[in-house]
Amino acid sequence: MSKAVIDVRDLKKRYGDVHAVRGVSFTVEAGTTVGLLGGNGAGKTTTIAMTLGLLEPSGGSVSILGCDMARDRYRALPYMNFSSPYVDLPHRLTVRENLRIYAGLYSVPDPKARIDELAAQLHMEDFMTRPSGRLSAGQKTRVALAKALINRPRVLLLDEPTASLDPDTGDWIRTYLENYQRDTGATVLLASHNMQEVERLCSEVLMMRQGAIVDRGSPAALLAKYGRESMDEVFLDIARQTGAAVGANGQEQGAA
Ligand SMILES: Nc1ncnc2c1ncn2[C@@H]1O[C@H](COP(=O)(O)OP(=O)(O)OP(=O)(O)O)[C@@H](O)[C@H]1O
Repeated sequence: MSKAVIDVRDLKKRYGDVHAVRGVSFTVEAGTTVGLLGGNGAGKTTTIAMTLGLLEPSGGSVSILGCDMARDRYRALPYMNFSSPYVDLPHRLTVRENLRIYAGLYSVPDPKARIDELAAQLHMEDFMTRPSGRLSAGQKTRVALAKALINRPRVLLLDEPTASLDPDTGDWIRTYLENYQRDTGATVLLASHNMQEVERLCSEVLMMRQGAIVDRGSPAALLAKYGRESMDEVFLDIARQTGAAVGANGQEQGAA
């Protein structure tokens, strides 16, 4: 039996003629961060949404903390959470009201203390009483992260966690996530367009193109393999490639 906290096997999603995800397989071991990297439309968000159980796969399976997400996801959900720039909080409710609702959904003990703690840690105190619809993009990103951390999740799925943040704020959010993982042993699946982020946070990177994993490895291994000095260059090399994708266990899957 796999010791992986996240175990994704041959996951597929098809929308009519569109093969959004073409059979991806990967695992994320306890306490590590795996990154999903790929251009626009590569299938990262669809993979994360299926991993969470928000979207029904056309094929394949997802197991989290030993729970089959198709049959048993309510056993795993209390220990999980996610952030996504594509999920908006109710606009008229203030930031604090929204966080209180999520704290209730996750039965967070002493919700006021947890919300105050996150407001201080994520520098949100100035806009806690503002309607969520009136936040700047960078403020929304921080609120989404606070929502994702409200229940101190053991499994965190982050879709572009530093989208819209200025470089300085993005940097301390990355430090914050590193500290969170060090302190809690959380397991993280991260989709990002930010190569520095991936290089810094991820022990393994899955390079996606047109719904398939076309290469994978640690940032150091990928840099060595492509003879590059930065993940930006590796990303461009892979994005410009055509040809067969590498699937689970490294076997070729046919051109995407
Ligand atoms: N509901 C849908 N109906 C039809 N096609 C969809 C749907 N959702 C996603 N797709 C398609 O599936 C593919 C993968 O989309 P996805 O959002 O997963 O990509 P992504 O890697 O997250 O891209 P981005 O970096 O732009 O956010 C795209 O071609 C997209 O147009």
